[in-house]
Amino acid sequence: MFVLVNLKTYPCDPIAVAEAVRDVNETTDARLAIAPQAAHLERVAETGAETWAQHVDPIEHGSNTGHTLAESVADAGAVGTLLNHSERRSKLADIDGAVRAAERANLETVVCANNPAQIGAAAALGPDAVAVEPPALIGTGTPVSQADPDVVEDAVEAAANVDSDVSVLCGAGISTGDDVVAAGDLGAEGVLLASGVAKADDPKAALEDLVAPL
Ligand SMILES: O=C[C@H](O)COP(=O)(O)O
Repeated sequence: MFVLVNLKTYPCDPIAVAEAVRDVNETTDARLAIAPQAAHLERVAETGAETWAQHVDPIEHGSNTGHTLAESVADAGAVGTLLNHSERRSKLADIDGAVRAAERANLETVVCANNPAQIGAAAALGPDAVAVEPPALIGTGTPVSQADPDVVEDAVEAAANVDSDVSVLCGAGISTGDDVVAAGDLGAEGVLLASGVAKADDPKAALEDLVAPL
């Protein structure tokens, strides 16, 4: 299972969480990665943790102000990027452009979407993975794998119907190893989570719990 920890803009220590991601990754068959804010990418990558960006823009080098260039993210040490997160929505054409920009910079891509119908559209853009996240469950601590298992199964089916090479993650409210196992049982190949680690008193213990049953 792929466990991708999005730090959003939570007031945590990104380096400490990254070191925990790095250390726990060495104890498990699961693949752990961290997505800090853009300003923290380089320092987080220097810890040795697998590092992802939270967003890149559909742009090239040039006259773009206030944007995030895929090549710069890669230069900072990121190996992948989230796109179209529920808190950073893009138009379809811009998601497409951002997937192409990420490919150009050799970044892996996870395109987020609200529901199975959007997952099908996202999969059609040819990312490496898609992540289904019902917005109402984000940050609630109520796991999507329990509260809305159908949305995960339907997302897996929707992606497979479009492109069987696109893997499916699920997110929203995931915080325990049981949640991760439940996600896997529903067909997800990974989870996208944030508050369960970024807001934990002990992020390393939270990560250890997430991977314990894997
Ligand atoms: O990117 C992560 C998701 O929005 C899930 O957030 P959460 O784990 O705090 O519910």
